Amino acid sequence: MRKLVLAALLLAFVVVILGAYTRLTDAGLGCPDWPGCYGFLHVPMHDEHVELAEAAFPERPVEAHKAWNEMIHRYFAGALGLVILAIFLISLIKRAHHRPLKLPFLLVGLVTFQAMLGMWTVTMNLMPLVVMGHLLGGFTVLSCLFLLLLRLTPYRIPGGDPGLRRLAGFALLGLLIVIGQIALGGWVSANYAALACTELPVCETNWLQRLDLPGAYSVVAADNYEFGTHDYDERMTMHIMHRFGALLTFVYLCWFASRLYKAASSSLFRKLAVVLVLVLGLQVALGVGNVVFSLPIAIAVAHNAVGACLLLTLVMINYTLLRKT
Ligand code: HEM
Repeated sequence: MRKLVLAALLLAFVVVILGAYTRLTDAGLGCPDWPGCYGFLHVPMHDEHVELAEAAFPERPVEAHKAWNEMIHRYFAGALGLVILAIFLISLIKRAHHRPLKLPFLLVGLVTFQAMLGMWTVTMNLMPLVVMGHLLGGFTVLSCLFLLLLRLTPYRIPGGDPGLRRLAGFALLGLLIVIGQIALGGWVSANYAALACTELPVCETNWLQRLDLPGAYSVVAADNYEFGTHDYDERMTMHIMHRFGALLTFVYLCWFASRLYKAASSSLFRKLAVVLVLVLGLQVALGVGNVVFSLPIAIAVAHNAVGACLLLTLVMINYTLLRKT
């Protein structure tokens, strides 16, 4: 069972990265329908299939590379759904072995909802709230699978480290801050605001006068959201808020990691504190790289993947602080 959960976790990581790649290559509408692609179970490639596809969706000519990005993400996501279902069924059948059951059940619900968000991403033409929700949903599935893996892994905290329990509240706050920062980043990405500020450390001159918080976080009604509907000031505000969020995240997590490191009597927590700072530093460097190098796809995808690793590090710290044995 542990191996199956580990496989599911790795698969979920691949799905998240493929999702980021699809979003960042503007391939979210590579297939304008769901779950098929122009009505096929594969990308239409032969001339007669392309003709049929374009007759059915005249406003969206087939772009094979974008359609493949989208379909490969869907195939992997479908496989993940099946593996999660298998985990749930096995947990149900082997209930007597004191295996967790609620978490696999929750995962089935989450992955189903995630599939619906994937469908709405397409049918609602990349509505930012749905796109960001789909990103957060993917990270939630990943976190729950990791939590399940930790629960199935027999590791002990030497000495129990009971003195660290008082850090549990701070660890939870760190987790919430990271979730908030991921949501701010998802909003930047879903609204195509990555290049709204190209200067460091904050933004182009005048940025303070141009800040528009209500506009940046408003939900605009439109037929199609591809390439964004918000004006420049609103996008600039989204971008700036993500940078301020990064500053808060960085300062808070560095402070928390140093407290954890100093208070720990076991090497496990000291290692976790070091990993936290390393992952955080890498994530900030990749974020700055997004700005300095004008969003190259490799850095943008890595910024997503390392964001997921930061989240998992906090999940592990929170869980381990509360674990009894
Ligand atoms: C402190 C930790 C940080 C976290 C957890 C974080 C997380 C994220 C996430 C999850 C996304 C969405 C990625 C996607 O859609 O695939 C994102 C986007 C972005 N982040 Fe960060 N970020 C952090 C720091 C930074 C910093 C310091 C900068 C720049 C100075 C930055 C710049 C950006 C930009 C430009 C985008 C939009 C990229 C795009 O459209 O693909 N981030 N961030």
